[in-house]
Amino acid sequence: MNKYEIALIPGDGIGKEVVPAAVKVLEAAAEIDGGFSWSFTEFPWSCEYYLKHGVMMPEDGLETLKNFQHIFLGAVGMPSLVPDHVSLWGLLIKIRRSFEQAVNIRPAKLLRGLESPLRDPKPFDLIVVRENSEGEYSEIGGSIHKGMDEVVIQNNVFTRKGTERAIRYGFELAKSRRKHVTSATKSNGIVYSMPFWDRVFNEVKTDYPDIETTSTHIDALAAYFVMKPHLFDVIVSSNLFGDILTDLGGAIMGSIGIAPAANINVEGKYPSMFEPVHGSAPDIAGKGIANPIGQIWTGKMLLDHLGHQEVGNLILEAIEDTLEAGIKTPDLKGNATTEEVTSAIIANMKKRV
Ligand SMILES: NC(=O)C1=CN([C@@H]2O[C@H](COP(=O)(O)OP(=O)(O)OC[C@H]3O[C@@H](n4cnc5c(N)ncnc54)[C@H](O)[C@@H]3O)[C@@H](O)[C@H]2O)C=CC1
Ligand SMILES: CC(=O)C(=O)O
Ligand SMILES: [K+]
Ligand SMILES: [Mn+2]
Repeated sequence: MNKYEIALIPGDGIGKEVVPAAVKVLEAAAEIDGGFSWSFTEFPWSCEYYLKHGVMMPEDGLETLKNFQHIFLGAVGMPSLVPDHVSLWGLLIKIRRSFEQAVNIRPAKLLRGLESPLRDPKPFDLIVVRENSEGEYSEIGGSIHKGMDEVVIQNNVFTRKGTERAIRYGFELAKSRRKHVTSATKSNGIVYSMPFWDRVFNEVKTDYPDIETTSTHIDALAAYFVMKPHLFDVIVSSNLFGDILTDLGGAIMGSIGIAPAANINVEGKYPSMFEPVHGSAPDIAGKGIANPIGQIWTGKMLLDHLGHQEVGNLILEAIEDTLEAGIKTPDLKGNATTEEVTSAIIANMKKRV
């Protein structure tokens, strides 16, 4: 029987509430499936850890994580304690980069039992493949002078390797879906990186004659996400464009609290990291009302990645059953707690088997 060694990093804020909730669901999934088990090891790396130790994770933190099959993370960031660029670059982004988690896979679909804020949307089911290792998120740049003479430069970095890897991943994914890839571009305003992105996209697409393609500027694409999201299948994007687009993907489903994500090490050389789209939500942390569905659906993505699609699909069905029964947290205009939603999802999984 397979035993999966998973590192848990709840992180900050609601991460500490939704990770334990999702772990309960993953344990229930293993029990129902009967063909595998989990071994979870929790790490307290977070902004509170930083206040005590001056670092977000110990010096050998990455060495420690390397021994695990995958990482299940909540969210990082508590700006009242630690500046966001320090906390995120000291933990979340450090793991993504060091473990070459080159793409971030972020689905959005209209769920049964959930009212989208869009009026009368056609059913949509899309996946954003976000480049996850470079782009607009870079540490290249600097500043000179002070006061009115202050000058700040932040460089974007687009490598052929990173760009092609993300775009190709999107095409491969589209093969097993509805065979359409949209490229998120902005080559009308950004004169070097985005024309380069377009060029690589056009080169890669010649390897996939059966896949239809569209190239759309990110501003129009954002509007289309609201007006006609059903038109999209796979969208490939740079790091920042994908970041923004996937909060919007969560929003059109009903809440960013339900949007799942997976940071994938494509070669399988390092652990991949599964963490929802949302952040640590300091505004609702500690109240027991965080929506656990984003983290739980992220758990389904972990199961899919491990080859357990059947029980993964059971989780999504149980999520939809729970929504249909009206058991929802306040972000979905309900009055259930994190705990109540989690228990209902587990009960609905058991009901279906
Ligand atoms: N991957 C990560 O670890 C991310 C970390 N962050 C960090 O999180 C902190 C807060 O960032 P924000 O910009 O406020 O984004 P956020 O995603 O934490 O929250 C935005 C809004 O969505 C709500 N929300 C988010 N997740 C929810 C859930 N599961 N259930 C119910 N409501 C939910 C929040 O209450 C808030 O009103 C910052 O430190 C930020 O840097 C932000 C995004 C991603
Ligand atoms: C940092 C952040 O917002 C994200 O990776 O989605
Ligand atoms: K997250
Ligand atoms: Mn984000």
